[in-house]
Amino acid sequence: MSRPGLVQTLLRHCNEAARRHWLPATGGNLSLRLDERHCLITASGVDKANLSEADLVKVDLDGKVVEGPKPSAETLVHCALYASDPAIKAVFHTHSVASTLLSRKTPGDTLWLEGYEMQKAIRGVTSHLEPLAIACFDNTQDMQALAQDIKARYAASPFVGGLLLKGHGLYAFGDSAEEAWRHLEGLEFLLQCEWEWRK
Ligand SMILES: CSC[C@@H](O)[C@@H](O)C(=O)COP(=O)(O)O
Ligand SMILES: [Zn+2]
Repeated sequence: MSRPGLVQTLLRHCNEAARRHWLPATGGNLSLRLDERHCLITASGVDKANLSEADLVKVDLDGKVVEGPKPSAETLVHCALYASDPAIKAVFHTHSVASTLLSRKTPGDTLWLEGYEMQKAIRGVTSHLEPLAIACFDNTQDMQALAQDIKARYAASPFVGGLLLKGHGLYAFGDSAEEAWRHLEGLEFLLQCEWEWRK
């Protein structure tokens, strides 16, 4: 793939997300931007705990394979985010229990969180008193339609940190792998807190 640092970074984050039980039963997919038109994404249907470079796929932002095996079934969601904002450099998708249940219980298109110090893990947030909006989308198997919805909503009002697919999971993203990982950890923590609180 000729980008050893990037490959190692992606494999390390896959491994760590799996270790935290955020990627059960082959669920979840992770990617890093390669350039303006391409990203590197996990292959479809593989256990993300033990990936090697052969399980990573170079795709263009239309989701077409440039090099590697069959890419994630949700490649177009990653592509939609990269296409929406050139500053997005990494997208990490998880299937935690909290993100699955809380998103499923959220009416409307936004989950609001307030009162948590951890909100400051999200870029630009400076106080636990600022309500944090997390964009929510209905789950669907129609990836083209979902990608279009995400692009349209992002163009109308960019969202920071992540988005939720209802009953499905979290997509965290950022302007670097480090920021996307911080957003992922922060949001997973917040979602778990909120889920326990509401129980
Ligand atoms: C095993 S259920 C999860 C999948 O349907 C999907 O949502 C997912 O996140 C993983 O798909 P993948 O094609 O392996 O990237
Ligand atoms: Zn998924």
